Amino acid sequence: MPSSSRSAKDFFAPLAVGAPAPVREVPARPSRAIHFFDPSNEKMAAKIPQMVGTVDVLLGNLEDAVKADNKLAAREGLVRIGRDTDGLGGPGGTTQLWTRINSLDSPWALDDLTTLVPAIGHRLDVIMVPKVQGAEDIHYVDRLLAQLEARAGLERPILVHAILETARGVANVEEICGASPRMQGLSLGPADLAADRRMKTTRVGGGHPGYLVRQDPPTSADGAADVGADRTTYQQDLWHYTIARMVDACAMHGIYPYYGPFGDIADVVACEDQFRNAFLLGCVGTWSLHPKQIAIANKVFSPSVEDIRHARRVVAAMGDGTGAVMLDGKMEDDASLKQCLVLVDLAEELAAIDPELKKQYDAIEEG
Ligand SMILES: CC(=O)SCCNC(=O)CCNC(=O)[C@H](O)C(C)(C)COP(=O)(O)OP(=O)(O)OC[C@H]1O[C@@H](n2cnc3c(N)ncnc32)[C@H](O)[C@@H]1OP(=O)(O)O
Ligand SMILES: CC(=O)C(=O)O
Ligand SMILES: [Mg+2]
Repeated sequence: MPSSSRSAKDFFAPLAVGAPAPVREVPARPSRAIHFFDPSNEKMAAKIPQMVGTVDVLLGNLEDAVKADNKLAAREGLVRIGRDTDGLGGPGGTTQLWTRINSLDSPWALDDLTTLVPAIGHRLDVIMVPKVQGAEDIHYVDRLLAQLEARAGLERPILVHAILETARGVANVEEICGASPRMQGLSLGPADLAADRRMKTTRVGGGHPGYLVRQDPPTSADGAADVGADRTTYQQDLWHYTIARMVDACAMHGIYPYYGPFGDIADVVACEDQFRNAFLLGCVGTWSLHPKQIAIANKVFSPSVEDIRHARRVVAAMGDGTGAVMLDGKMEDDASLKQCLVLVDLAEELAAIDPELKKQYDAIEEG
């Protein structure tokens, strides 16, 4: 039952006369990297046509990281890119087109929506809404989009993605995910969330060396603890709790969780680690802020050849999918089969859009 003020009977009814019917199921389109660009930055914008086909999602960012003086230029730049770029966005697009609008309390959000939907609504796959606090923010966007879609004569609804970047948003995460059939997914917004929570970090995503646990002290023969001895410390993940909550809320509502930004562009190693943690916990993708993060995201959010080889062996060994078998000394049963099927299904979806990956998965030998 969706956590919405609408009754179950009305949940899938269009919110404006003439608006397209809401989707019953959010399409599982590969979105390993959501690549951010500033449409008001001419150098970046010029690179977009050649990036089509090299990344799953291109996102024209209108919010933070776009200078206040450039807000209008960014919106207009995105309209031009959406209109003129072959293969970008819409049902036939090889790369999805998303945007991040300005926050709903800003002077720009209303014009972002009323400009973009009539101009390039047929190309826009997903609108990312920042700083979502609760279901009321999604309800506002939901109704407005329905009105704009009806007026523009759009044939399919634009989906909505919320950034979780306030404490209230995290507290309301389940109701946000279930607020509308338009909800496509959630991203973590670690920078704004840290500020809102009064965390004492100054970074965009990633860990912190001060957030750690330390090995117990060695004890002497008389049982006294030597707290001054050298002891190994283990850095902990600041974002584990929030990502885990997001994953559960998204899974409960049939939508998709994503990591978010990793601001240390030079540290490609820690970036890969952070993305992998999110992948293992259940996220389907992440953000890319710089072209070099696209390859990292594509690698991490595609199951490895080794994982697919093992998953296929389990599927084959399990026959009709019930009971228990031994494989390489380990017990496999109905539940491990289900995990393997998650990987096998994902590999099929990715192979359908990524010929290089298809080649690698096709080359896996049976047995
Ligand atoms: C907390 C949040 O909200 S995160 C989301 C908001 N932030 C963003 O969207 C940031 C997007 N990324 C950027 O603005 C930039 O990548 C920066 C500021 C991080 C780094 O920019 P630069 O210092 O110019 O990077 P660098 O010099 O390595 O760029 C190399 C080339 O890639 C281009 N480039 C850099 N980032 C991008 C991008 N995101 N998309 C397309 N091209 C890009 C540059 O224009 C440059 O082109 P050139 O070779 O023709 O000169
Ligand atoms: C992603 C984002 O907007 C943030 O971290 O604040
Ligand atoms: Mg933010």
